[in-house]
Amino acid sequence: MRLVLASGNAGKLAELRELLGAGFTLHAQSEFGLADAEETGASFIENAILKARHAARATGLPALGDDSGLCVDALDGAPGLYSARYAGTHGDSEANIDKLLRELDGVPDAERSARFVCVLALLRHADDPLPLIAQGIWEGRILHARQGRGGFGYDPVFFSPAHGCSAAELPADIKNRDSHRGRALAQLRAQLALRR
Ligand SMILES: O=P(O)(O)OP(=O)(O)OP(=O)(O)OC[C@H]1O[C@@H](n2cnc3c(O)ncnc32)[C@H](O)[C@@H]1O
Ligand SMILES: [Mg+2]
Repeated sequence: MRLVLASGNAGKLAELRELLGAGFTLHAQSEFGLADAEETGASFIENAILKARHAARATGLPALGDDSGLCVDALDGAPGLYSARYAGTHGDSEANIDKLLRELDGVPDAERSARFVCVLALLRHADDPLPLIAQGIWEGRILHARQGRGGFGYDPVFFSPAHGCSAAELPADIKNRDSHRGRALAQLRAQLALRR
């Protein structure tokens, strides 16, 4: 199956290619010169659909949208939908992490609970009235400083109690298996199998 990933995020592309494996050809939207869709939705689900529809419309291919983010309890769910532009500049992970650590300055471990969320939307074509929607959640807490060099985005400050380390310290295959994105993709696969 040929698919276009409706994302400008290289970290997502690498993870989703690995997760999909053989049997799928996942094209980057940049291969088609596609600019990012406007993320005007009020939820991860709406934004994932907006992204996928935008890419399906422009390419004529089935499209996968990934809208994800980090929700921190002590910040009432922020940065949430706005995770990519938390510090003002879209996609500046270093600035986003710096702001997150500043906002949580002095907050004790017990109050630093957080979760990564990922919604995947698969549209067979731009006017698909029945997109497949899957979601995955990964529970953890926010560290006081960066740890590890793997992954992308907020991974260096996301501690996974189940693994005993930060997301950036996990081997890629373990992150893929257990992450919000890995869980969402497993769910999407199950839905795809049912549809066929
Ligand atoms: O919208 P696209 O083009 O897909 O790319 P994006 O980076 O803007 O992606 P989002 O709008 O979904 O914003 C998600 C934010 O959450 C971060 N994020 C998502 N998944 C993550 C993961 O597995 N590890 C670390 N950070 C993650 C990511 O770096 C972004 O800052
Ligand atoms: Mg985005």
